[in-house]
Amino acid sequence: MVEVVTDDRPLEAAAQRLAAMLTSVEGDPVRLAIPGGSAAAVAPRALQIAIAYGFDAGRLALTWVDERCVPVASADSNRGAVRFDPAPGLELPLFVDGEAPADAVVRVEGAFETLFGGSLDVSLLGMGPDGHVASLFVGGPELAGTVAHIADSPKPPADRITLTRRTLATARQTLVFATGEGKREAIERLVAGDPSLPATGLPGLVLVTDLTLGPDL
Ligand SMILES: O=C1O[C@H](COP(=O)(O)O)[C@@H](O)[C@H](O)[C@H]1O
Repeated sequence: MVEVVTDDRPLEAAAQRLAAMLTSVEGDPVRLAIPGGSAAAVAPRALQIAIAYGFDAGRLALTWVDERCVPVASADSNRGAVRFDPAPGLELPLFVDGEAPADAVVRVEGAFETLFGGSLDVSLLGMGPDGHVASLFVGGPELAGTVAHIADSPKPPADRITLTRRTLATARQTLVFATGEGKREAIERLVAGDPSLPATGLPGLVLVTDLTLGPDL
């Protein structure tokens, strides 16, 4: 079951919704995973809104749903593309410059257990026109464990570190931000519950889009 929010200012609508999700978490830290791409900008705006409602940014423990294995200064880096002000209390990068992907997996697995207690509270996802979220692609392998190295991503760059679907499913609230005609088919499949999409069935799924969907959806 997906709750669909349609808005002609989707980024602002998504940020408002994400802020509400963050402020609803009672535990400390508030464990959030964020994507790269067009959805990344939702997160810093959501933090500003949450702070205006009294949220303490120091409670935020931030990680990424996926990262490309490139230097943080590269235009392809998900982490490099986003700035928080003020900074979250804690950030767990999925990849650091010069690291071998296999070492990144071991480091993140350990740190996710120690710092995040092995689960998320909220995840923010973007979705590609092909229906991928994080670096989980339609028809891709079933990934075991917390985090995985993808060496052959169909969308460049090929080398990526991704949280597995199992890890995304630990979040009790999931916000998918997907806009534009190019994503209509994927969005409609998600709302219809297409089991081949990695986001289908994730807990507390809310989709924020700018598209008006058909009456059956
Ligand atoms: O490669 C990626 O793509 C997805 C979707 O990106 P978008 O620009 O079409 O929104 C993104 O959510 C993911 O984190 C990223 O690594």
